[in-house]
Amino acid sequence: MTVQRSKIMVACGSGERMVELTPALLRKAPIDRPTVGDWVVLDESLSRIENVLERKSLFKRLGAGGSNELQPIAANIDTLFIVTSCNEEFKESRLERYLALCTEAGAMPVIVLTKADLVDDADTYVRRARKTKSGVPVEAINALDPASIKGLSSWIDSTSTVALVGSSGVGKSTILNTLAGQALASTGDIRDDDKKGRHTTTHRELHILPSGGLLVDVPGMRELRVADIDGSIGTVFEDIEALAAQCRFADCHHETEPGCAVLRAIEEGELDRRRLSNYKKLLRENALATATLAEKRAQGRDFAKMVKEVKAIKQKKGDT
Ligand SMILES: Nc1nc2c(ncn2[C@@H]2O[C@H](COP(=O)(O)OP(=O)(O)OP(=O)(O)O)[C@@H](O)[C@H]2O)c(=O)[nH]1
Ligand SMILES: [Zn+2]
Repeated sequence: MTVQRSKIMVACGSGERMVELTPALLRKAPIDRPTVGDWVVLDESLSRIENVLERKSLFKRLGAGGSNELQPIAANIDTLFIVTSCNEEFKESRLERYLALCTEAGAMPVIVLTKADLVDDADTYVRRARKTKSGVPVEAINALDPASIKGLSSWIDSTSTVALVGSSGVGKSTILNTLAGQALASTGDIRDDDKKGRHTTTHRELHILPSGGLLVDVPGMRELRVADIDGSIGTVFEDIEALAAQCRFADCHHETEPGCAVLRAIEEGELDRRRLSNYKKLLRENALATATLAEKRAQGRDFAKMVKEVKAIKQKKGDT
């Protein structure tokens, strides 16, 4: 998003305008500041964002480069196209990570396999992708061919917002252009919800499609660290959690324990060892990051409490 720290482009009626955040909004945690897809309230002069409206979904990750803050990536997304290619770029572990983040976001995931036209065994990739989460829709396409991407249209109607995520070079922009089928409408044409004072924050990556649907192109993210996704890991790996319920020991680590149903499934070829290690890796990473976040929040609360106490003491002194 072309959000510098304080300047944001918003779609406003039939145009776009560059606005700033109020100091109060700037003081908020990054996760509470506007991101692409947000609906915001502007002040009377239409030059500052006063508020971010409640989000119906939020795709977020732990900030890149060792940051310990949650970072909002895209808000109010209905469907997330997780884009990957039918070549060496395809990695189940990355898909599982995206799926957990998508579930946590409250969006519906669709795995989109591009470059299916360049291989003979696209079906193999489809099968592998389907195994990353039970029931997840998978579409294998040639992103350059309008007929081939027809299947994607069913996820995009005039009321839906779709976001494209995936590594650089997998074909996100190509999908966007083929779906648009023409020069993309500018973000200025983005539907407004007619209620005064409401606007969508946008940036050059938010587009309107001929169907009227909105499409957000999230620039390639190299790092996708998770935090605060406790429940969602289990949703993606429900096969492993169901097996774990059958282990002899309730606290089984699925390493060397006798009577481990998870290890038995691996031996019997029903579960990939890779999938188990990625499950454990995500759980570890999430536990660590979530603990760090909780500690930070507690410190923030302690600090706020201290400020309050100091103020109270000063007040008392003033009173006497
Ligand atoms: N043959 C074929 N080529 C494709 C397909 N999808 C993408 N390409 C090509 O792959 C290259 C990269 O595609 P982009 O659409 O630029 O990739 P991107 O995901 O937008 O990359 P970033 O903008 O870096 O995030 C382009 O040369 C596309 O023409 C496909 O399904 N089939
Ligand atoms: Zn076990």
